[in-house]
Amino acid sequence: MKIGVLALQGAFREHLTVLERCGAEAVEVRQPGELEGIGGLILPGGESTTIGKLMVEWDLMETIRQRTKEGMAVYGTCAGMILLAKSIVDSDQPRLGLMDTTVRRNAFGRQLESFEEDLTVPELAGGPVRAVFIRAPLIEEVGSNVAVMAQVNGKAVIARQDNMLVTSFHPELTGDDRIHRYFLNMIKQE
Ligand SMILES: NC(=O)CC[C@H](N)C(=O)O
Repeated sequence: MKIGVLALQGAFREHLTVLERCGAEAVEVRQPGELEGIGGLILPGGESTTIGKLMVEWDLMETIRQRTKEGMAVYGTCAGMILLAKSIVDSDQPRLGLMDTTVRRNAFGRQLESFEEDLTVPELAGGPVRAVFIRAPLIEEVGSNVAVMAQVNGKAVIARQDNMLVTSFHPELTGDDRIHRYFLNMIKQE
């Protein structure tokens, strides 16, 4: 199975490594043509304003939006989660805007630029998921069609809506591949 990783800015190399470890063929995506033939796409963490601007400049915004509406599975980590959200508190930055979520950027404040926490994720067997949060966003609100899979302080940090999955943290940094495997299973189920 061929999986694309949006490779404009941010932590895309780490996702390529995890996908290969999971047995998927991972390809870097920088141009619309590179989306052909891929079963799923990962939007990595990084700086969502920069990634969003580059997506517009590189003509990827509309193509990714269209492919996702047609059913391509998409997984957004951190900045990727922001790019998928319909609503971003206090920001009109470019975004795909496909997921029924309202997110707040840098929601944990300056003192907590980065921290780790063990998450209970009922959908994933094998115990808690160690989550690394880096200048992380939070999901403040979700629509009724969004399933919340894990929370911190009562706010969603893993969520799924149909073919879209988001985490506000970076599972590509811990060596625990369960979230990537969950994403690959979303594609197989189609
Ligand atoms: N680790 C990350 O992806 C941080 C996201 C970043 N704070 C943003 O707003 O885009």
